[in-house]
Amino acid sequence: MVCGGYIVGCLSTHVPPHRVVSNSISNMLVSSRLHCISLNQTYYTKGIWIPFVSFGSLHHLRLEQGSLSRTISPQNRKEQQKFTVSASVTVPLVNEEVEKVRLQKGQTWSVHKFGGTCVGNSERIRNVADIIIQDQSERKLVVVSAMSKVTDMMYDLIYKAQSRNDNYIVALDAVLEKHTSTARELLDGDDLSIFLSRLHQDISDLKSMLQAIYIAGHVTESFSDFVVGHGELWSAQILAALVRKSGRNCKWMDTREVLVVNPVSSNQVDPDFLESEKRLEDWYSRNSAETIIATGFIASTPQNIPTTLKRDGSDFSAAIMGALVKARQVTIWTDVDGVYSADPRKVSEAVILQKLSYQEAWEMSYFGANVLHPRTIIPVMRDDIPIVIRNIFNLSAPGTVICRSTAGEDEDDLGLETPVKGFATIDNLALINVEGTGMAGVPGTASAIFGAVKDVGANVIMISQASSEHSVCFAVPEKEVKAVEKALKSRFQQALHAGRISQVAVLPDCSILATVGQKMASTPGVSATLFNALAKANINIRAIAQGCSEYNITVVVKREDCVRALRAVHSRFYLSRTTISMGIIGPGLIGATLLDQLRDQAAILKEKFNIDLRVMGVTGTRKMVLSDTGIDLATWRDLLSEKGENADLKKFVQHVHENHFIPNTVLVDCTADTDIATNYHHWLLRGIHVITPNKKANSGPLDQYLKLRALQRKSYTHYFYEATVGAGLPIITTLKDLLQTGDKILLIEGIFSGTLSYIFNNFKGTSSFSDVVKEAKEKGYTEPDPRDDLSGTDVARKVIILARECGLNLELADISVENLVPESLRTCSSVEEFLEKLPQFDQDMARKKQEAEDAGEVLRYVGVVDVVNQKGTVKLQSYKKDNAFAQLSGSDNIIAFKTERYNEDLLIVRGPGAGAAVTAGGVFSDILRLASYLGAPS
Ligand SMILES: NC(=O)C1=CN([C@@H]2O[C@H](COP(=O)(O)OP(=O)(O)OC[C@H]3O[C@@H](n4cnc5c(N)ncnc54)[C@H](O)[C@@H]3O)[C@@H](O)[C@H]2O)C=CC1
Ligand SMILES: N[C@@H](CC=O)C(=O)O
Ligand code: NA
Repeated sequence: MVCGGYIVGCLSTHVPPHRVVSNSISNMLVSSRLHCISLNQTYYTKGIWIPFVSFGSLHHLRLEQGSLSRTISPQNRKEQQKFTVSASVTVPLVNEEVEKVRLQKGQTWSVHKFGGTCVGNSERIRNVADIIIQDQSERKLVVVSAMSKVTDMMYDLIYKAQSRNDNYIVALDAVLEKHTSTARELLDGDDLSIFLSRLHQDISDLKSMLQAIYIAGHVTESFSDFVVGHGELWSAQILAALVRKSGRNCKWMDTREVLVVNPVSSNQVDPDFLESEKRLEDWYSRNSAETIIATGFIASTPQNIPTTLKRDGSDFSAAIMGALVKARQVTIWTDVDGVYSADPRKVSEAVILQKLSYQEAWEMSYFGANVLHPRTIIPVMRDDIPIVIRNIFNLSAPGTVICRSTAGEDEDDLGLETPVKGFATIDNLALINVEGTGMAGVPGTASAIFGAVKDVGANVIMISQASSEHSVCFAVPEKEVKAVEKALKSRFQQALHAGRISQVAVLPDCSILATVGQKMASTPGVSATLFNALAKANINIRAIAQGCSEYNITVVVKREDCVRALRAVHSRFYLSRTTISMGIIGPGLIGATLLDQLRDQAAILKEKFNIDLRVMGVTGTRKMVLSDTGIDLATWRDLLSEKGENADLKKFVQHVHENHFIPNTVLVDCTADTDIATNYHHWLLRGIHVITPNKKANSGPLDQYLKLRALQRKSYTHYFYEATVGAGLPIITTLKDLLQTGDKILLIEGIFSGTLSYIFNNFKGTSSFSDVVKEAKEKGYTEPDPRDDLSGTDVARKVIILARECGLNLELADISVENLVPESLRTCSSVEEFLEKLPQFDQDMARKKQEAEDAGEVLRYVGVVDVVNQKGTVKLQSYKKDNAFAQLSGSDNIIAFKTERYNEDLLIVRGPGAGAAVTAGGVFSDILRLASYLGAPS
């Protein structure tokens, strides 16, 4: 059984790198009333991955089972339950889908690549060895980088020697010490002595080489490559010896003996696959082993000169090795959970993508996303070998699989795979626009433009030309724009002079926003959605490009708009259409109860109805609390009281509506404040929906009311106020349904006041009138000032609200009201003073009650909307004891609709019409009504 609750304790459970771990976790304290588990503002139910921190790193647990036992929390004395969850963490080292393909192809090798941070110290190296040992593949080829910082230390040695800084010797000692101590912590016996003897030999050779560099004051590239490559040689040897310690047949490989590459530029090499494959076969025939630990980053030229694979070298090594051994999978181990849908530093909602096609990964990485370098993808893509990006510090995260796209082929896909996968941005660009009437139909114009750009060595990042051919626009890095502008102006000097080209214009401070997704191809409407999201965020697009592969739509925006643009489009594609940003104003009785109801129900709404309600702000009169992603509703009270900032309604509204890109905003006014109500018109005008139990707007001045309702009808922005009459009872909706379906309302008569209903239902026996008033206040039925109830004003407001709904243009002053507040108490300055003095008038009310009782009747405070005669009345009236109005209990309201259709037998709605839970429930129903108007599933 999984029963609800939110985790209030922190877990401390170690999850070792097993394929499947079953773990029982206890000591999660959960509140008894909830139905789901909440942590870090997110709610979780059975079957969902929950993140938790253990030993300083993030893990995920899948909730499978739980059992409950009760306890009392010492801090707040609230009853809580101890939640025992049996969770299973599945950490398949080989992705299941990938495994299927592998078996079909009979592939036996798995390739892993561990970067410098993965082997940063002896503990981490041990961890890596564990992962290798856990992999059940028949054969494993592990590519390893130098220990973290070692490559930099090696470059520093060269730099010092070359600049004749004697400290290179001390620096070399530090390198020796780092590897000696690591080896001592991990190895022993022969393994240790063999490694240390080789290490000392290497260090002594390096010393001689550095000395030669010192003397020459110069270093060649191959010398430098040879020196820096030692970090990989040492880490591979240490790791291989450690894996051997577990009894595995493991050899280390100096990839310079196998991998042959041809340098093509200062930062690029091309692998020679044929030659490398031959050398690998040869190496393997001499060194057959179940596990091979190979050095990343280093290789040889065809002339056997040591070289490196340059930037991102070890990833590239792993991909080439994967292709050479036709691996079933290449796993790149890193320190993030996978590839995000957008830079998580810019978009807090960014999610880890489970799967990317090679093309998508490629596009994302070109556009600055922290994915693999496109170069890394090419070797494996040719042989359809999947790359999996996994987090070594979070073995329970499944990571991102980069593989061939199955979009459209996968029968299970049902077209649900999203067309847009991710977004990436590039900053610091400038646009250049070459424009003129003399360009159209002139062959060679583009060639002349880009020839000039090439001559100054600038890189063109994006190009756009409309088919009228009057302008060509392209983006270059900001730092290159001056040179490009100069070259173009000089190249087109004559055309500019003659007016054939009107301008070479530079637009500085631009950024590119790229939207990537293989399934965008042939899916109509993606660009419309994208541009719509940008338009709604009020972002101007300076240039657009989409190639006919349709994998990527690139827009150029002002740099200052870029993050906003990114968030806007990300929200549009990644958030549910019915994600609603909410601002709650007035966390009093109703507001607070609503927040608690939202807390308890949010997960279910999200999971079952795809309704994602985010409370982005709560404000009272003095303090407010704001959040960018949604306030943790388990702690909103503490946040407000301890971390709340000074309340500022303007800032509050701005934040809830504009500081992020959730598609819809609603402000929920839970105050009784007239000033707040005067804002509704302005909010609706700004596209903000409004929901309220506050009666002030609908019962206030008629002209303002009519203006508000006219706007509501025109704007498609919603305004709901069910709880203003009869609290959660369906009064407004019933009336609207009657009217909209063409019924004619004749009369509405009812007990509209929960307070006065409660008072007269309980004003019997020995109870005094003033005591019952106090009880009603304590039970939360009254208005903030109970005189609003006793005076009949609250009922009069409800009568007005219904009358106006029926089309009567009445003002509050038009309603005749019998006021139950003794004359002399109407001017009391405080609620406390009023309640203190009220007992002085108990006798008067007791007499009225007695008179009714003597006539076999009871007193009831009723409101009447006489539609036929266009009148409203509020009065104390006595009813025979068998009348339905006489038979209420508690805070019941009863409202009888007399209409053309319900003429003989009236339509009656009855039930509790005041109180925290039912009123907040009524407001909550309005919120869900809004969600369904916005498209939530029913
Ligand atoms: N209590 C009930 O049974 C029902 C209440 N209502 C309506 O619900 C609304 C709230 O009622 P309660 O929660 O009972 O009252 P309450 O007095 O407990 O709560 C009102 C909250 O609004 C805050 N507030 C007032 N002016 C504000 C402003 N300008 N900015 C921010 N916060 C402000 C107050 O500080 C207080 O926390 C009222 O309009 C009432 O008529 C409607 C139906 C039933
Ligand atoms: N004070 C009101 C609350 C609902 O509007 C009542 O008593 O009915
Ligand atoms: Na209602």
